[in-house]
Amino acid sequence: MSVLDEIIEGVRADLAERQARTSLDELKESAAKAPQTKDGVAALKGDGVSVICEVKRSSPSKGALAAIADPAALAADYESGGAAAISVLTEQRRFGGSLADLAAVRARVDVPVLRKDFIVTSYQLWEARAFGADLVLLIVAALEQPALVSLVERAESLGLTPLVEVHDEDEVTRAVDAGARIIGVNARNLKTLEVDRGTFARVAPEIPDHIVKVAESGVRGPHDLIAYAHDGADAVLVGESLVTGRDPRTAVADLVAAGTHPALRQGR
Ligand SMILES: O=C(O)c1ccccc1NCC(=O)[C@H](O)[C@H](O)COP(=O)(O)O
Repeated sequence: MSVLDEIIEGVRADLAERQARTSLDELKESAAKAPQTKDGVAALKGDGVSVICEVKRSSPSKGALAAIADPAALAADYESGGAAAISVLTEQRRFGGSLADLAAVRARVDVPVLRKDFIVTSYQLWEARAFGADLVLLIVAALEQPALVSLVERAESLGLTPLVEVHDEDEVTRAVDAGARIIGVNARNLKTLEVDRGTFARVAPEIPDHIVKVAESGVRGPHDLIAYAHDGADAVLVGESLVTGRDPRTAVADLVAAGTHPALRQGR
């Protein structure tokens, strides 16, 4: 069984427990009271390279990364450093996240918030909406094509913008066919967990111009953002280097400065 399959097995077990506690109708009532969602595409399609900053306590590849007692405070630091959006890992078993983290971050920041999880059913989209997400991650490798199409449509109908994650050219075709408006190319191979920053350069040319391109994983600092920018990234998604660094606000500000530098913008 691949790492991704193992993660999803755990996700489905946790999901079954939540579904036993909270009916879909109850979730829909909560979602109806949630504020209007923010425009994820507009937030990421700025003049320079936008920075999505992740609240990430642990990961299958590295184990424990950071305790993060107050995810909302971390998100506020990210926002004051210039983050265009905040990614909140809500998967519990491998990443130490929760829907409570998502709600806490939503309540603290004004920028769009991404629910980063392993979404396999529309129930999780209703959860995302009820707990304040604006964007949701949909991983092509985790979904058969009819399920991907249906989740993209359902997300959009709930006002959520899907960030559709791919790893190769065939998955780009599937994401485009499913109607993705934002495609993330993840440099982390979800079978081996190895990070290959060259993945974006190989895969991004297959993504049509009108779709927002996000380079996910492996950003250690401004030099990696600049490399991704030269390969056509509209945004980068950064987790580990921010949560393990000493000063997340300054680290984000440095990334944002690199991503909006006039020399970089001229070269794109
Ligand atoms: O981070 C992992 O080990 C991982 C393993 C299996 C599936 C997903 C995983 N990470 C999710 C992500 O995509 C990253 O958290 C995100 O792109 C940020 O990456 P990084 O800056 O390298 O932490």
